[in-house]
Order: sequence, then structure tokens, then C-alpha cells
Amino acid sequence: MSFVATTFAKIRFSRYSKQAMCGILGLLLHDSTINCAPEICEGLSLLQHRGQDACGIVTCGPKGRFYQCKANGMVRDIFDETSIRKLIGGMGVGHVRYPTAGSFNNAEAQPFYVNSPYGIVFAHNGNLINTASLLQYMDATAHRHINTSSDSELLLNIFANNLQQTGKFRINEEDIFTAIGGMMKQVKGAYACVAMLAGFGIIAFRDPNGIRPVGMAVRKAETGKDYLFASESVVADSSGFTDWDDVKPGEAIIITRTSVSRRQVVEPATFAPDIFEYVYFARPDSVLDGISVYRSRMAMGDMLAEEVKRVLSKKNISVDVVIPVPDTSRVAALNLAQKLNLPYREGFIKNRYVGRTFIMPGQHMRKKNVRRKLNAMALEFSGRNVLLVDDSIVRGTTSKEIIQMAKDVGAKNVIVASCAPPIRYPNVYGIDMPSRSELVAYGRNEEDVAEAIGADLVIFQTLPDLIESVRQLNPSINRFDCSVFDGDYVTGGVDEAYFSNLETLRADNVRSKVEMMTGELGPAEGKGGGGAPAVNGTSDNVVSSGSINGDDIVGLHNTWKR
Ligand SMILES: O=P(O)(O)OC[C@H]1O[C@H](OP(=O)(O)OP(=O)(O)O)[C@H](O)[C@@H]1O
Ligand SMILES: NC(=O)CC[C@H](N)C(=O)O
Ligand SMILES: [Mg+2]
Repeated sequence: MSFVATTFAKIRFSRYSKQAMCGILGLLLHDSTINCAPEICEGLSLLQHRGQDACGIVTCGPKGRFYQCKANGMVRDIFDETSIRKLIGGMGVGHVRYPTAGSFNNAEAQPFYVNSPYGIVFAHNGNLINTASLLQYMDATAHRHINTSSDSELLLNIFANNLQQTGKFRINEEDIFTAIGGMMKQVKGAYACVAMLAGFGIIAFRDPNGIRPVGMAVRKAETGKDYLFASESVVADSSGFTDWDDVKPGEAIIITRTSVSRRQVVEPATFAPDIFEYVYFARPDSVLDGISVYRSRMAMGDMLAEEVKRVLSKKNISVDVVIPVPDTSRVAALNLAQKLNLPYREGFIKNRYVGRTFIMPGQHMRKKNVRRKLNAMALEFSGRNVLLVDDSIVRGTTSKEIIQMAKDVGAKNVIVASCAPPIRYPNVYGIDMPSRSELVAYGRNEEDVAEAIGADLVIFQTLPDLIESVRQLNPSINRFDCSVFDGDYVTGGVDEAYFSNLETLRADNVRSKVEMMTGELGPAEGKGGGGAPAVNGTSDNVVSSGSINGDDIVGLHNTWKR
């Protein structure tokens, strides 16, 4: 690879994405002679916004054999015609990852795999919060070796251990429901998962609080029906699946070639889907838990307009133009402008070839990167009081840079309005915001935030208004997880000691140091870790239940052969 190509690969696969998470997908085609991998690959590219660091597909072909391709990188970089062709079989599981536990090591790319019992493949979106006691249980009681620091590998092994306890030669749906129900009583945290049992079928389940999304859809095939599980409904829409149905909190669904079985495997706890899915994560064209993400963002704009009107008139400030911060805030900003009867202008032009949460290592590089991604047009800013609208302010990197850019091209006053309230608490449920000190609103009031990002004024949506924007679209949901705004963690079990430990392990500065020392990320050429796709089918030199070193070890057919 040339220097330029290598450098760009490193940038593209950078672990320093902003607040990202994971996407999961499962597909079972009625006709098992048709390979499902091309469709899974398509589906993963529609979920790419949920995780850009690693991706993978495992399919199940004749004789119940698994075929795998996974590595660090984006879907378009990891999969090509050759690798897809080698993924044989009519059912499979896919994953796009941004880590919230463990590292960016290739070995932790998903789906994970265990050979015993029965051969299980597993993809997880979320984050567990009682991993310490689970690891102790795995070691002392279940005697299962967990070879990575990934909470997903741990979750898979809890599931596998519970299945093992049936002691059966062949299991049935009943056994699987019992194993998942048992697992849900053992683990705490957020998990939306898709699993596959060799030669049996695909399974989806969601934690008892339903924090992360996953749903199911059906498509009529010539001789029967195809079934899809996915994090977001957009995948179903684009491939002709209909009847999208969200997996319920505490529910498991098992699909085989001949049956669909669903079961509430534990009593549902308080249903509390993560509100940040609507603020930022999900695609606007997805509908999650009966709520259109697009409509919720329109409502956020409407509600925020009221707050902006109130604050501006109190401070006697006037605004000439509303400008969105591309991309996510566009929908809300347009509604806000219409409500306030102000012109809406696209003052920032985005380089469409730069990824969504595309951030380079270190603060200096991050700042540079915002400028790579967005360019301010003087003709929309010069001599004006501008109101910039963003969906959220997390570390403040984006706002700080774009405010400076706006001023550099002649803006008079720059006011920033955020569709989300100030973020002052870490996310522990699958979004990578682990460290309080990295959050610009932590320990700061609104004036301090404005000063920190260089704005003349910052206006935040109130939490009740944010909740109302989303909830009015499905009033049957009584609670959303808003922990990043109010520090109220729906699962419990998150306290000061937990935060301190999290910060020791996962703060940005800590991670970069550890990764540099251990080479865990492997961004250097030839390592195949963070910087480039793995070579020779390896996921670094680690053999684990989740990562297979080379072909055919423990029966997994690894197709990564570049
Ligand atoms: O305060 P920060 O730490 O900078 O994070 C907040 C920003 O990050 C996200 O944008 P991003 O560029 O990730 O994606 P987008 O193009 O979908 O808006 C989000 O939409 C905000 O603009
Ligand atoms: N963002 C996520 O959902 C990550 C899943 C899992 N905790 C991991 O780190 O791989
Ligand atoms: Mg943005």
C-alpha cells in the first residue's frame, strides 16, 4: 500500500470515532440453496452509521458449517465479491462494531463464535455493567475461558454455558428459551442480540429494559418466507421485508426453517429505550419502537424553537439566519427555522466522502478533522447573527471548531442551539461516552459551556421537552433511558465506584496510552489490528471463542484471505 493509501486506511479505520455503537443483523432465507451473505452485506452497509471500526458476517452452510469474514474496517473495505462468495449458506449473522468494552483489536470484531455446545454465533449491541462478577462466575463455576476483554464474548459464553446445562444431544426451542431466560437473570446492562445455532436457526433477544433496539421482518419468498432481524427498520425497507415488529423487552424470538417461536423469557422490567437513538444514532428513515426517528427530530426542532424564542426575547437578541450542523441536525433545524419564521440556510457544506463520526487520534487531529469534513460559506455568515443548530454537544469538538469557522468567515454573533440537553454523565449502555471529564458540559453551566466552545450564547433543549418530542409519537412508552442527561440509570448498579473504574479503563487518554504500549490496536503496518484489514484470515494472533486464528480451527471456515 502506498503511504497515502496506508494513511487514509488508518484514518478511515480510526477508533476515535465519536459517540458510536453497534449494529446487528440476522437473516434466514427459506431457500437454503441461496447464499444470504450478499444481502447481509447490503444490510450492514445500511447500519454502517452505528459502528465504523469493525464488521463481520458469519453464515451457516451445508452440514451446519460456519463461514466467517470479519476484520477491523468499514463494510465497503472488508467485503468484496470474492470474500462474499465464500460465505456459503442461506442463514447468517452480521455485525458492525464500535467498541464500548475491551479494545479495538481485530480479535474482538463480531460476530463471536463458540464451538460448544452445538456451535453458536453471536452478535451484540449494548454493554454489560456486571462483567466483573460474570467473569468470576465463568472462571470459578462454569470453567469457561474468556480470551478477550469484550463483554460480548462473555455474554455469548453465559448463553453457551446455560445451553450446555441442558446436557442434551439435540436441543429444542424450549431449551433455548430457558437458557436465554436464565442468562437475562444473570447479566445486567443493555443487550440487543442476534445469535445463530449451527444447522438450527437464528435467534434474537432484547434486555428486559429494551434499552437497545432490534426488530424482525418477513418477506414472501417463492416457496415460503424469509426472515430478518436488524437493529433498525431501514434494513427491512430496503430489501423488501415488511411487517416490522420490534422485539419486546425481555423477549426472545427463534426462527428455524419450519417455525417462528416467540416467548417472554423474563418478566419485562421498566421499558426504557435509549432516547439518544432518536437524538443522534438511528437513521431518520428508521422507525424504532413505533416511533419515526424523522418525526421525532422534527418535533425536537419544534420544541427547541420555543426555548430559543424564550431565551432570545429574554436577552433581547435577534437572529438573522438558522444554519444546521450537517448531517444529523438538519431535520430539526429546518423545523426550528420554520417555527421561528427565520431563513434556513445550508451554510456548512459537508465533504460527502468523509464518514459520519470520522475523528482522528488526539485533539489536534480531531479539530483538523472537523475542518476536513465541513466548510463554511462566507456568503451565509458574513455580517450576520447566526443560530447554529446541532443535535447534541458531547465533547464540544464539533461546536468549537465550527463556531471558529463561522467567525473566521465574518459571522457577527454565533448562537448555538442543541436539540439535546447538556450531556453530563457517561453512557454505560453501548454508546462510547465513558469519561465524565471528556464531556464539555460536565461541571459546567450553560454560560461556561458557551465560553468553552467560544459561542456568544448556547441554548439547550430541556429534558422534559426532549422526552415529549419522542414520547408523543408513542405514548405507550412511559420512560426513556436519559441517563447521559440526568444520571438516572434504569438498570441500577451504576455508582461512583463504577464510574471511576470505567474512567480508569476507557477514558480517551488512558486508552491511547494502553493501546500504544500493548500494540493492541495494531495501527502499524503489518499488524492487521486497527489500521488495516486482517490478513490470512486471522484476527490478530489470538485464538478465542470469538476470534479464530486461521482457517478451519474448531471447524470455522474463515474466508478472509486478502
Ligand atoms: O460535541 P462533539 O463531541 O463534537 O459531538 C457532537 C457532534 O457529533 C455528532 O456529529 P457527527 O459528525 O458524528 O455525525 P453527523 O454527520 O451525523 O452529524 C453530532 O451530530 C454532533 O454534531
Ligand atoms: N457499541 C456496542 O454496542 C459495542 C458492543 C460490545 N460492548 C463491544 O464493545 O463490542
Ligand atoms: Mg453532527
